[in-house]
Amino acid sequence: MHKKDTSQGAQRLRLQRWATGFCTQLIGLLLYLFGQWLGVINTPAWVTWQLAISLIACCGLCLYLLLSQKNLRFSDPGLTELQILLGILWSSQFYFFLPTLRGEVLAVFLPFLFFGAYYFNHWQYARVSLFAFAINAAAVGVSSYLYGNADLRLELYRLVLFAALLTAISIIGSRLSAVRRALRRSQRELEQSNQRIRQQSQLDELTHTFNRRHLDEQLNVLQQKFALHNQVFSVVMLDLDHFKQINDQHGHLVGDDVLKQFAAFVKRHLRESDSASNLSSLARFGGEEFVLLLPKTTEEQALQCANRLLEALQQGALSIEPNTLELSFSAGVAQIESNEAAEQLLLRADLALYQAKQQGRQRCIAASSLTCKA
Ligand SMILES: Nc1nc2c(ncn2[C@@H]2O[C@H](COP(=O)(O)OP(=O)(O)OP(=O)(O)O)[C@@H](O)[C@H]2O)c(=O)[nH]1
Repeated sequence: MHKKDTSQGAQRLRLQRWATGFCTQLIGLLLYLFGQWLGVINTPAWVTWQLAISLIACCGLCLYLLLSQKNLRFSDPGLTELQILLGILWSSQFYFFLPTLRGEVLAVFLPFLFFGAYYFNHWQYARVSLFAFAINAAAVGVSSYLYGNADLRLELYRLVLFAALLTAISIIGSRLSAVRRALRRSQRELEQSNQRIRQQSQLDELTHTFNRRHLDEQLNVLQQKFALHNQVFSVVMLDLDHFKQINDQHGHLVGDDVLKQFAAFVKRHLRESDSASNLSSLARFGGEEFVLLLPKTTEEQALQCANRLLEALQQGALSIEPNTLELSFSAGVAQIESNEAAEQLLLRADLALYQAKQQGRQRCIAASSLTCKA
């Protein structure tokens, strides 16, 4: 069973379909009035009123259900079957009141049945067709009984033609709706795989952090915000200390695992810390080097954030097998400056990182402290 689509877009489509149905019936009524005006149709005035009021009642009921969203309680929230049944019931009045024009009136039924062409399965079509056939047969029967105005052989012939027409429409209609369903299914699958591809193209395969390409895109977005709205941001360049030794002593697979777990630790830690860091994103810059993007964050705040991370790591917040592993990182922190290119910002963070390594690792250094000293 499909999940009901309760989105505004789906409701808008349902209302559009309702409007199509309403217009079809309105055209039927206008044609009837035109016939009266021409003098081809001679029915009493109350018949016209009955046709108009019953049209408003049938269409009004469906419109009310749609606007009040009560349609969402139905198994078919599009109300397709209900609208078709009401439409058939309404137009059977023409069959009843216009015995000399029954052949022509049959044509009025066709749009109602095609209305369901994209939505019905063959069972629904069979049900609706049977209803249309029964209601027309009843209209002929009652009208003949009351007014004795029918040529029964001609009426029988018309009903047989009608049944043949209904069968043909049912077959074509249910085929069309099967094609539509298959198209919808493949469209959904296509959308899902596009989304997967989009996500994968942004992610680093090993650590599931963002990749270089996405980092560059994000940097450009933040830089635009800085240029237009003076919204500052900072970057932290993190590099694991003595990572080569882990690879050498425990093997490349353990090294991979350390990278994965370290990335997960940073993301988890940032999620759990202050709200400014919650907007952050982590990208793998290459090898055992990561870049943390911190929107709306000054260099001072970014430095505090990096120091908190380092402290948590040193206190054993990350337990990796074998548990003899002692993990730490060095970091360089930099805040965007006026008219600075993204590459320049990363370069300053990298220089600060280099200094952190030079000064014995396990530390975070702000880029501004280097320029101050220079
Ligand atoms: N397991 C694993 N190792 C990687 C990956 N990418 C790079 N490396 C390794 O990371 C190591 C980085 O070594 P170095 O650049 O000397 O850095 P380091 O040993 O961390 O030393 P410092 O940065 O100076 O503290 C190299 O041995 C690379 O082979 C990866 O995806 N998986």
